[in-house]
Amino acid sequence: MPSLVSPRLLFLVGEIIPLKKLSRGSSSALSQGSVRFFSRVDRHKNAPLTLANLGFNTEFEKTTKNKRNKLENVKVNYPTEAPKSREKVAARDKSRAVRVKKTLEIESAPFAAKSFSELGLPSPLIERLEMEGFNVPTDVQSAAIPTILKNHDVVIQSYTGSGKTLAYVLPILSKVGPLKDKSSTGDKETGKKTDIEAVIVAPSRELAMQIVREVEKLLGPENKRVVQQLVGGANRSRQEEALKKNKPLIVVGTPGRIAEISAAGKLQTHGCRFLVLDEVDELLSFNFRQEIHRILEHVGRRSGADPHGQKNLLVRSADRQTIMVSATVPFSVVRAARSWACDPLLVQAKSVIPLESLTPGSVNLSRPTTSSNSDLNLQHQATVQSLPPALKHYYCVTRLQHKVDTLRRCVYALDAQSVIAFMNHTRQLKDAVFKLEARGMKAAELHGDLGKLGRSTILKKFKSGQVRVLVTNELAARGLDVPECDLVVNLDLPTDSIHYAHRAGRTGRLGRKGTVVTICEESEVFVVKKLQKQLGVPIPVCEFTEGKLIVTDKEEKHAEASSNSEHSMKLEEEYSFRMIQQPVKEQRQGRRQVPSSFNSCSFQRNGSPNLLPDNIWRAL
Ligand SMILES: Nc1ncnc2c1ncn2[C@@H]1O[C@H](COP(=O)(O)OP(=O)(O)OP(=O)(O)O)[C@@H](O)[C@H]1O
Repeated sequence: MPSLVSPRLLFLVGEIIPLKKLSRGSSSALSQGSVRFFSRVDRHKNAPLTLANLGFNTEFEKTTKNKRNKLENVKVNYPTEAPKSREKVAARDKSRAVRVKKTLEIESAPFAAKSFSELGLPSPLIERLEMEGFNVPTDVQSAAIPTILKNHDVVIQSYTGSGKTLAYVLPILSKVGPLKDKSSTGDKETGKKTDIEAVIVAPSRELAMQIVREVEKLLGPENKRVVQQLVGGANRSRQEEALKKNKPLIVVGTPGRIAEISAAGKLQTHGCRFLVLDEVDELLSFNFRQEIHRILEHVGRRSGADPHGQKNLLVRSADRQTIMVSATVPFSVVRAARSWACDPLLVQAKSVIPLESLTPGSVNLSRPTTSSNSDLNLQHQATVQSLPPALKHYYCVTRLQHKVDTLRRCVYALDAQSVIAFMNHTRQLKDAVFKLEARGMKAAELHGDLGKLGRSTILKKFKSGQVRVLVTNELAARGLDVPECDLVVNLDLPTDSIHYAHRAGRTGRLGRKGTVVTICEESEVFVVKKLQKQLGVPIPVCEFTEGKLIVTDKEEKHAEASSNSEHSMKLEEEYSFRMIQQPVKEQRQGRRQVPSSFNSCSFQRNGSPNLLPDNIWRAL
């Protein structure tokens, strides 16, 4: 059936809803066109976010005579003409177009490339990839690499363990360093060859160090100095000396340390071509607000620009290529990307669409939610497609004092060899390790109270199999890649579905099998039910009997019992599932206001934000 909507209308949808009118769950700003847009989303509940699935594809194809994508079920189209908003910006400030962007020819973008050579990477890099055993790109890499190579600012969203790191590292290495495409004009653009050309920011030392290792692996031992880590907890003067001596082209670090060294004038990033914010939703949270603000304002800013001039701010954002990455993309990230990036695109495993066509309600809902609560919807949207499809989820009900014992039985029942158990408080975490060890299970603790060396030693032991159960907190929830990890256990409940998704994603990496078990008290079962609804995955109740995991049919019984329990009702009241906004009131004169996307969202207990108990991120 021919669609009623023309491709032009797609952008009308983006344009007739003025951005300022959009609020969470707002329907008043929606025009007729946008209503049609949503109804189309409903019809494709289980499909990925593509224009095809939004109902625009057929018409678009007919009118623009675009070729079909190679993949039958993947239809992605791309604007051939610039949206009006873009034209307006260009007219307002012509100097903004410092970085020339080519329109992506979507027909030529392989969404499931069979080899890295199809993606336009230079041959020295492909050779290195083959040497390291990377032969076939993942879906998200197939979509992201050509898009970044065409100079687009992007938000990369794909489920945990799907290879997002290489999705941005490879296009950077194609343009920066010894493996780059020799025809690259980068050096002329950036001026001095000794300038930092790429800054990669990650929210934890562990993740930053992991990224450094991934880049070093590709560069090879002879080129290790091209990349340098700048993480908190390590000697700052040594890092500054290394910067001076080695003149790295790529730095990877935590926001605090990068901002600190940059403020001291020891890190020259004005000519920087790439800024990557890995785990962007975490980086935009309240904890990192100031540091990230500084980084966004300084990286890729040409020297000589007036830091207080509005005009120069625009030039600044266009100078660098901004890449934002996460498995979970709440709408706050979409807003931040619109604010800090230049015409950003949302890159998912099988689709590339302009971010400006997204509204809070238009993010793909792969599974319907029955809740009418718009906050819940937003939380749901943020976690859609964040979990590897093969992961299995269960929950098990026990008393508080039996949790560790249940964990032990769970490990034996599943015969798990590499387990990450998450808790919320350091003291209880230490007790759990003590109990496990006392019962003969090799366990270790990983949390922010440990020094940098202690943390990396424990991680090494866990990765090498010397430690079977790693008991940790949110420190290890994001980005940590231990491919062997076959079981994740929530000994304490995560604060929200986003935290659940990242914890769960430590297992089942890159198509491997993985199980997630949440061990909770009866009064907490309603939380698991809500997580299940938000994540759109079944989480059946189970027991561990006679060394086996048994899925019981007591689900309803538990739900009933917990909802009747007085304590549980009180808890539910307290643990109100409301996303809270921590307003940021910062507007220094002459400086750009921190966008509202710097608000952090979390569930709330007693009306106060449920901040991470150990305040681990502050230790950066
Ligand atoms: N094309 C590939 N072929 C084989 N292995 C790959 C490929 N791409 C990535 N990997 C490996 O897959 C694992 C997961 O990759 P990565 O850590 O980048 O996932 P991610 O999507 O960033 O996960 P998270 O969201 O948890 O941070 C890593 O061990 C990485 O080396």
